[in-house]
Amino acid sequence: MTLITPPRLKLDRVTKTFGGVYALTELSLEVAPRQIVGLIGPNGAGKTTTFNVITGAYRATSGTVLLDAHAVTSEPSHRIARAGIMRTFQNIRLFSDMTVWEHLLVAQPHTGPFARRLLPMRFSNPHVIERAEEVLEFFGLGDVRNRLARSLPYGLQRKVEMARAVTARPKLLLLDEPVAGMNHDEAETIRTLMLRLREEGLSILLIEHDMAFVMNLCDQLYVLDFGVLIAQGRPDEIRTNPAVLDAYLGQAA
Ligand SMILES: Nc1ncnc2c1ncn2[C@@H]1O[C@H](COP(=O)(O)OP(=O)(O)OP(=O)(O)O)[C@@H](O)[C@H]1O
Repeated sequence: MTLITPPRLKLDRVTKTFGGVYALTELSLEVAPRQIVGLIGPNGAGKTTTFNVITGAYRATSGTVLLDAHAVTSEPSHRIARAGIMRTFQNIRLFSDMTVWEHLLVAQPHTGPFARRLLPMRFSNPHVIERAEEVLEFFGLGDVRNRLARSLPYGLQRKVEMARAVTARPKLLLLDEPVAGMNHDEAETIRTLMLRLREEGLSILLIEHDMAFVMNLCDQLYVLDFGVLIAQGRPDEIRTNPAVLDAYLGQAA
């Protein structure tokens, strides 16, 4: 019997190189169950590369990625998604000719017998419909369920992306700049949704440039600069960390 719960996500000395460029150097990082963790750092610091390594889009040059203490480092992306890691992207990746509702249906894993998977969507498993309804309501998207993704304002498109990622009941959600381009009220809605998702048991790792947003939301922050972890801690610790201030002040932003 183990008395200590393993972290939901653990990166152990992960290095990723592209030719001679060290995008990540021995990065170690943990996200505990029901924790919201922020990954911050100047442009080119290695944040997106970290997401790509976690999700299997890139293979780590060395080091290990563990989900609930099981190594997923060498798994292909679809297996990692099935194991419980879902993500959103910096640039919205919705299907422009599909409705909000259809996005929530196709986001769910196919679990029925093979023949059933070939049937049209309306014959889908009732559990799939039920889950899509649940997520639609949770995200307050009921009014736009039949709208095509491309017809929605930007803030709502981002919300649909997040809803889609949640539909498959992930253990860990990776959000790449979830409030980029949003006004204050829209960002506040997303913050509230993230806190509610944490209450529901989800762990979240997010990349975000909006400092006020991460400081006001995250339990822990990791700060990268040139692929190296330069600080980690609670937002109040990071706010005054000299290495962090240096990294940000050195950047013309
Ligand atoms: N596919 C790739 N091929 C070559 N170099 C890459 C590749 N992906 C990332 N890099 C390099 O790795 C480094 C880290 O890039 P990354 O995109 O992870 O940074 P970032 O922190 O996400 O930046 P931003 O905030 O601008 O999105 C950069 O030097 C980048 O040029």
